[in-house]
Amino acid sequence: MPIVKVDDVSGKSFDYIVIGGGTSGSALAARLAEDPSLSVLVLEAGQENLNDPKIDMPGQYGQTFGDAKYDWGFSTVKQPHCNDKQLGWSRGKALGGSSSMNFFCWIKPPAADIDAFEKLGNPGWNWENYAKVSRKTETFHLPAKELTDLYPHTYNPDFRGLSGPLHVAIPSHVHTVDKLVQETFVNKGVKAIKDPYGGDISGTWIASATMDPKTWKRSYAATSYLVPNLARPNLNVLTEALVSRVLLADAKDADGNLTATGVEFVVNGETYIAKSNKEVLVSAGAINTPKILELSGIGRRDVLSKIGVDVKLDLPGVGENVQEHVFFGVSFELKSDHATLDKFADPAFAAEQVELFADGKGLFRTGITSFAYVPLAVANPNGAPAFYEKAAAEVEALKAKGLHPGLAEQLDIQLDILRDETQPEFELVAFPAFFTGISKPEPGKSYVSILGMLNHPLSRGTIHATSKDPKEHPAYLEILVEQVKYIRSMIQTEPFKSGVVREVDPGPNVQTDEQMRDYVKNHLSSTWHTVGSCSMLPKEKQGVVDPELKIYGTSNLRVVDLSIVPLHIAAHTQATAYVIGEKAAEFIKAGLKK
Ligand SMILES: Cc1cc2nc3c(=O)[nH]c(=O)nc-3n(C[C@H](O)[C@H](O)[C@H](O)COP(=O)(O)OP(=O)(O)OC[C@H]3O[C@@H](n4cnc5c(N)ncnc54)[C@H](O)[C@@H]3O)c2cc1C
Repeated sequence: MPIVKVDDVSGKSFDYIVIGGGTSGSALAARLAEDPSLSVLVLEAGQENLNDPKIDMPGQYGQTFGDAKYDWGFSTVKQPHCNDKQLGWSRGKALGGSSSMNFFCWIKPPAADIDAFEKLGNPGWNWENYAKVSRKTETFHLPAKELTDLYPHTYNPDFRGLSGPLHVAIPSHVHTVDKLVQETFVNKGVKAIKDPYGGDISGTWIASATMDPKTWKRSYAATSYLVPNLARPNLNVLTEALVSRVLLADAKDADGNLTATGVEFVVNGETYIAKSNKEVLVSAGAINTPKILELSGIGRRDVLSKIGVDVKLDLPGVGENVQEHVFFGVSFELKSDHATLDKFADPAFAAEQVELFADGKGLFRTGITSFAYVPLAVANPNGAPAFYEKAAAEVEALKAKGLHPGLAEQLDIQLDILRDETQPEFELVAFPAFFTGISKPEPGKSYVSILGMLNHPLSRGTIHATSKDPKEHPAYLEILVEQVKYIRSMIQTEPFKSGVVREVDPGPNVQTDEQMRDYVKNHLSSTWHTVGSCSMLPKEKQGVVDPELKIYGTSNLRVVDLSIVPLHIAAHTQATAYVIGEKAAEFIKAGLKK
């Protein structure tokens, strides 16, 4: 019985202790527990939250935001490049972690972004291996013919996994808005691609979502990896257990490495310990993982001394190299009556839809499906060369000032990707409702919000036990301004031109580049895709973990979550979090055979 009580765990020994039952952590724990000879303990700070309609039912994005039952409710420090705004930084606090509150979008990165991991000194971390492991995570359900007849829902089964734990489907209720937006993108010169899950995502396409088409409920790390393994006696899951630190042996081993002996955790204000026979695996997510390491005495000497923690391992990369995606929105009022999520504003309609959902019907089966990833050279062929030059000049100026070891190499790879006319720099998403939150939507009207996202930021931030500080970069503000212009120009292209009444936000008062810069700065949001805070890089390049995710200077302590991503990817991050959990399990199992 995997959901255990604190008395089943306190003072007991387990082969593997996984800190955090989130996206990567659940995948890792479930795979380890496939070997009945291994005992696995998952300690999750959040509640179980299983069978909760706020989590399970699609189409009601944001309902769990800011609610402590579901969300850590982090925020960044004031962002000087965003007019001192503090950005909300929601993160899932429950079994399944952020996969329990995310927007369901299933997106795999471009091959070049994963191959960059290998270039940075991580043998084996390339697209070919990523794709293989990613297919292992999913069961893609082929869409019904009615859907493929109506929309360009084509797919290539070779790119899809067909027998993994996670259910992935094309949402049944696809919007007429998707058609409007995608045809407009194509008329603006963006190619339509059939299936973006094979390493080329440049173009416009219909995304799959992490939904189980048998019920149209959310499929996520808890329901796909943990719940189906409830019967395994060797998998133990304790919820509402906040891990405060990893316990480390006083003496180093013969190779001079630190050994993790267990963890300390808090339940209802009481402190307990659990012991590990083999390894401790930190999967607390990119925001909390560096904090747990620092509270355990692993990290930058200056940070640890500031918070009064004895240094057990001086590892300057902990909490550094933080990268984040950001987005803004432009909203449009639609002409004809599209069935957008705005309809949920009417309580009677929403109640009716809840009943329909129970029968597997209605608008709650909606996903965010219309995407375009656009190379700069396609979005603005005339302006692209000048932008490359500006970005390259900024990188040179940064190098001249001095960068932390290894960062110059990362920035050079980013410039190569930027220069590559096949690689996307714009991400444009059609959210089927009013989503800009500046003006007020009018009752009874339908809207579409086109979100512009920045995916390859040059800027880096830090997350430490006392602060969270992602920063922005001027050249890339121009990419966002370019996106505002591109999205606004859609209104001059058919069928958007005939399908839209007016632009709502930013609206006619925002005209000059300076006003657009300000609009972006004032209304920028995090995309909740934080990576890099314990980067997988060579140690001398501020690496925290090696290519098998083991923390340098330790014998049995790994980081297994998005913290390890060394360079950000042009994709939403859940697919990659599952790959990281799966890969860690493969490394550990292979190690046991040696
Ligand atoms: C609002 C939102 C929308 C998103 N939308 C999408 C989307 O549509 N598509 C997509 O691909 N990605 C999306 N993402 C991103 C994606 O879901 C996350 O990047 C990914 O799930 C993170 O996986 P992880 O394993 O690194 O961390 P998480 O899944 O966050 O797991 C970390 C776990 O550790 C637990 N934990 C933390 N600290 C402790 C502690 N001290 N002790 C014990 N447990 C602890 C947490 O409670 C959590 O369960 C979204 C994220 C958010 C927050």
